[in-house]
Amino acid sequence: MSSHFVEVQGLAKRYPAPGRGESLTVFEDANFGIDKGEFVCIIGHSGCGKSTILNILAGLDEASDGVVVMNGREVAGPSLERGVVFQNYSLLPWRSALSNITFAVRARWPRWSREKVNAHSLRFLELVGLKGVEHRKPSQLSGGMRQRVSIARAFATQPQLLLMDEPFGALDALTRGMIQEELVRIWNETQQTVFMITHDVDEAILLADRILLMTNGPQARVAESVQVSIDRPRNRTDIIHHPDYYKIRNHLVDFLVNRSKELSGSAAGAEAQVGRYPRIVDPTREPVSAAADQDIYRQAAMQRCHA
Ligand SMILES: Nc1ncnc2c1ncn2[C@@H]1O[C@H](COP(=O)(O)OP(=O)(O)OP(=O)(O)O)[C@@H](O)[C@H]1O
Repeated sequence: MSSHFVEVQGLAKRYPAPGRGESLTVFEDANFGIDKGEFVCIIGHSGCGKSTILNILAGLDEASDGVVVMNGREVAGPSLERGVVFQNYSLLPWRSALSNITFAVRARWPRWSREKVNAHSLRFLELVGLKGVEHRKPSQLSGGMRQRVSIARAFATQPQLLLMDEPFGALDALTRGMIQEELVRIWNETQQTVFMITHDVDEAILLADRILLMTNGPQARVAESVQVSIDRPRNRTDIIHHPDYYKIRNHLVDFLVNRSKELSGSAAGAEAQVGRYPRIVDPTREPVSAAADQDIYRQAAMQRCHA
């Protein structure tokens, strides 16, 4: 039995080469867990396979090797238990903001009365600050507002796992900051389990409990699992004054600028991992030795065997 709510085991994605060449391994041996209620971000350079991993978690893509197990069951296709927020909002253009949400809520709870569906959907529109524009169509909303509708819709359906693929990538810095804070607030309120892709290290530190770092592709690996030990609630203005903030930030930037490249390739990537798992790193503490990491994973494996 799995000890994590979501367990990613030995995941790899390969594409056959055109003609007779060797197949392309985008990433391999991805092993990590996500606990219930945890907010996990994943960062890595373009093309290392982050969206592919997210799509496999969603059940929208198939792995070449390995499995994803959620709540003890293997993920084998899309499900309402897993909600996805993409960068491009993916709203239905002919429906109003509210109707985009009620449509999803009705699909989730078909037996709910119209009143209950409306009230529930409005509550989530309010949570993202969109009360008053519920009857506007997506084309009558700004990009930031559309993304808020998309986030409200995802949270309103209360999936067991919320997957977000660079949800703020297309927004200007000011709007992005506001929505990040809304997201933290809703997440605090709902205690969702979230897996999110971002390219923004500050965003990851603000939002995440843990940040997974990927080496460069091809043959990318999930090499590190970085703990963000800064207390919650967090907000954008105060967090940068926290004594640990720059320790974590410097670690992430160093990984992205230097180590993601040095560790790229199958052999170096395997060495970066600890017994096939990402190395657990807390940049605010003394470096944890590889042996200690091994112990942590060995203990987790033993607990799994005995569970
Ligand atoms: N059908 C395909 N055939 C061959 N290679 C593919 C195919 N689809 C995707 N790829 C490759 O898989 C790799 C991973 O793509 P993916 O979108 O998962 O990366 P990513 O890390 O999310 O990138 P970004 O940060 O730019 O969004 C890319 O290098 C892409 O070229």
